[in-house]
Amino acid sequence: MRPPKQAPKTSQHIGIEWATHMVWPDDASHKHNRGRLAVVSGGPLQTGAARLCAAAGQRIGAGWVSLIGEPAAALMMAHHETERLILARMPDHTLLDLLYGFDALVIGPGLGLSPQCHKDVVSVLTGFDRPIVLDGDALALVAQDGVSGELGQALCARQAPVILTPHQGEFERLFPQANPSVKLAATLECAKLYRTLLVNKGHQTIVATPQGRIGLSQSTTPFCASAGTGDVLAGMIGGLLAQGLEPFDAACGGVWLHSQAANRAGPGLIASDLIAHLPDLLNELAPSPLKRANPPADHP
Ligand SMILES: NC(=O)C1=CN([C@@H]2O[C@H](COP(=O)(O)OP(=O)(O)OC[C@H]3O[C@@H](n4cnc5c(N)ncnc54)[C@H](OP(=O)(O)O)[C@@H]3O)[C@@H](O)[C@H]2O)[C@@H](O)CC1
Ligand SMILES: Nc1ncnc2c1ncn2[C@@H]1O[C@H](COP(=O)(O)OP(=O)(O)O)[C@@H](O)[C@H]1O
Repeated sequence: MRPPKQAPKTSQHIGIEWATHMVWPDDASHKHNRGRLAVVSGGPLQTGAARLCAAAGQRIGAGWVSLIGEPAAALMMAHHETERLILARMPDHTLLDLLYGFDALVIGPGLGLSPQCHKDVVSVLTGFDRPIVLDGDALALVAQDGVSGELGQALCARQAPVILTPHQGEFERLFPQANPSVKLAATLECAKLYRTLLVNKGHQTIVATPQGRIGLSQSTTPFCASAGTGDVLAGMIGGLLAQGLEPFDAACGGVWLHSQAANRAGPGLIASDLIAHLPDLLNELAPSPLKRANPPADHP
């Protein structure tokens, strides 16, 4: 008797393999063709989450990263930012006007929950045809609407890629019928329901597509449970998307680099430490000619 056919391998631990999809710069690279990432900020007292996110997107390789905010928030960001470009959204600007030319978008960290924020998330889901990461308050707005509400329907109808990055609380609000004791099955069901790629975070992080492809990661230090680390993950994934990685590879790459950076930071970790560990990690992955130059042996 012939052995039964093996089930297709759809689930795997997220290891270094994703890095074969990494995009590296070459002699023809310039800042505008290495990926342009936009991050939408909240109001003037809530710019920190978006700034962490944007910094992570730039460190992971996007060549041009902009932070978008209403004038008071833009001014606040301009006081802090050096490498990120600030776009002030004047009253006559729509968000889509400002997104022209960007390769990827992150919206949600520190965004707020106002009717205008709701409108903005609807407008990007229906009108921005490049990959989007929805995190933080954007997920709260989707959960408020439910799958049959305006945002849920916009997600289901969207053709271009979108990645949702909920923590456990956000996941339970997005998918209240979930049984928390079966996280993998619940994540898959939720990805199918919203027809979108999901990164369900926590001690065990699960990447799941509506088609049933899965990546698992559970080797991250619990010191990662610190405010802002999720914003950094959203920025890492956004930065990889802006560079042209396929959504599943960008999600797995972001999760892997984030967990490696967290493990290197260890006790005392705060969110910006994850960004600081990216250059060493990327240097280890880079092809030989692109690796950092070693100082001469007699260098002080
Ligand atoms: N630098 C900055 O400016 C930062 C700004 N940030 C911004 O703040 C905004 C609010 O963000 P948020 O994460 O607090 O989200 P929110 O929707 O209020 O849900 C929180 C509630 O959910 C529950 N909960 C259950 N499990 C949970 C879990 N695993 N992880 C977390 N929560 C869990 C728990 O409820 P409890 O269990 O306590 O009843 C908890 O009270 C958002 O815009 C974000 O981007 C942050 O990114 C930080 C850095
Ligand atoms: N106990 C834990 N062990 C490992 N990683 C964790 C743990 N708790 C949280 N994390 C990770 O930390 C990050 C927290 O994300 P999130 O709660 O969205 O942060 P924030 O919204 O404050 O930026 C996620 O990447 C999550 O996987």
